[in-house]
Amino acid sequence: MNRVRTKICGVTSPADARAAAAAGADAVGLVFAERSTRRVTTECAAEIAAALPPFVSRVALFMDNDAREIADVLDAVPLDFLQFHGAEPASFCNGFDRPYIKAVPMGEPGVRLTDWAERYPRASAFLLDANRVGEAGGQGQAFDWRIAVEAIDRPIVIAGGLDPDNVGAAIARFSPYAVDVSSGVESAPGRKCSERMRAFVNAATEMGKA
Ligand SMILES: O=C(O)c1ccccc1NCC(=O)[C@H](O)[C@H](O)COP(=O)(O)O
Repeated sequence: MNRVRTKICGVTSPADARAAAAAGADAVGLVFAERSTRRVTTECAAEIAAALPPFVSRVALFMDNDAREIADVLDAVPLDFLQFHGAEPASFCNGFDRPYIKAVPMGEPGVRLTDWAERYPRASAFLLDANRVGEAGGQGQAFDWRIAVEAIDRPIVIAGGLDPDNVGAAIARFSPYAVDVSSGVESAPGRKCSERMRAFVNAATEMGKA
């Protein structure tokens, strides 16, 4: 099995970003979704981006934000990837000259990953999350892992309710390219815990080696 990448999402301070990088995370997610408890301002996001060392990807997460706001964020913050969690069509996601990840709401019945791959031909990866359409992610809830996930031609990222104790089982079940966590490595809402991040990355990396 190849090394499984890790993304720590919902980072809200430069200190937590540095701790995520020190824990070995491959990517850090900055939430710009409205009404999220983890939402960062553009200024804060720029400070977080500046705090990260080279080769740790900076991912900005949006959920039906308007195009002007996304363009303003991109002008101010050096970002490697966008992540779209709402009902954004492919034409919208394609409009920012950045590679993007599309979140797939696995809380919906009858999700067919091949349909998503067809609808978003330029998505770099698909992030399978626990929410239903229109619901925010980052709730610490897993989707039903018994759902059949079809093979597609792009990487998949597993998210939703992961933590240091269950991430190995998620990797064994889905053989994903990467795993994504937010609530499961927090000490309080929006505050990441260094020990839990380290335990999460270690568990994912160990499992990926098996
Ligand atoms: O984290 C949020 O507040 C959020 C708000 C709106 C849309 C998406 C959001 N987070 C999405 C993520 O990428 C989370 O990392 C993912 O849903 C997993 O979260 P968790 O179950 O808490 O580990």
